[in-house]
Amino acid sequence: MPSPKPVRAGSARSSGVSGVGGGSSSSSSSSGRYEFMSLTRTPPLSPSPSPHLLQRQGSDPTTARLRVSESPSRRRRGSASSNASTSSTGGAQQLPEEDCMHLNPSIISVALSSLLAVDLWLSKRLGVCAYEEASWGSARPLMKLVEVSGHGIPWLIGAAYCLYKSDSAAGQEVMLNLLMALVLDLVLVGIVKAVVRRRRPAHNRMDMFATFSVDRYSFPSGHATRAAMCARFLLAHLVLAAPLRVLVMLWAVIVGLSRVLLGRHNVTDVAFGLLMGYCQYNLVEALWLSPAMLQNMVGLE
Ligand SMILES: CC(C)=CCC/C(C)=C/COP(=O)(O)O
Repeated sequence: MPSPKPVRAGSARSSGVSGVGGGSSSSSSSSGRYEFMSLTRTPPLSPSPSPHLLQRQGSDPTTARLRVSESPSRRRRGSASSNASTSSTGGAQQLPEEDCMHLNPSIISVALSSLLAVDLWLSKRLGVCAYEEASWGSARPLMKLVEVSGHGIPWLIGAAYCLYKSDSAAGQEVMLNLLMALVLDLVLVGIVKAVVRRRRPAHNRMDMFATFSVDRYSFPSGHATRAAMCARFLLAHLVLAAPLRVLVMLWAVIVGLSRVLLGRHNVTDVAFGLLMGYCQYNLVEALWLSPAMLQNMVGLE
């Protein structure tokens, strides 16, 4: 097998060739001999990116930071310094504790950053009704109608009206609990939005009616939580024919999808919203207000 030929440092630089992965390159000693540079030495032609460059690597500075901290040259430098510290302590084994401790969190962070990058890309591509001039802009009025069908105000008014009109105790119980569920949903979504504070997609037009201040945030989608929770509620408490049951489920899915098509949300906001709404129904069942409980509450007053 032929042995590798040393390359003149000058010629390598002039032809723009650096070592494989930027870490292995050749250098010339002062005596004119040519040597291979150690793999663990910091390559002179790949300085650390400036913060300005970091900003340009991606719109999310966190992602950019992650990319740099995970870069091979940085890892090499880290291992080089840990090797140096090992030799400076007279061969005593010093575990690179930092690397061990950050291995798992960084894998999770990289996986999360990748998921978020896909999420942003997909959401932007699916936001085809985000404005009138968009590719499916003509469907925007229809999507806004779907939006109204999942808005909190029509649901609150509808449940209050049915409660008022209902003449059976069972009907009143169901409507009262639906009202309680809708209020609970608004509170829980408001709390999560205020804690997470994820901005709505840049292509969204903030032309929704009747919003709370937390609704400038997008995670999770309140329409999606409400749609999933109300769909489960209706399926559990209304006696519906099979086609209607399918329609209720379809409606919940369409409300969720319309949030992304309208550009209001990213895909993950809606996916999490649907899941959260689904789980919220379990909470509603656990907190179910029965007539006996109501009588007790009234009796206590
Ligand atoms: C004013 C009331 C009673 C409810 C606000 C409903 C609303 C506008 C929620 C935001 O939903 P998305 O998070 O899906 O955009």
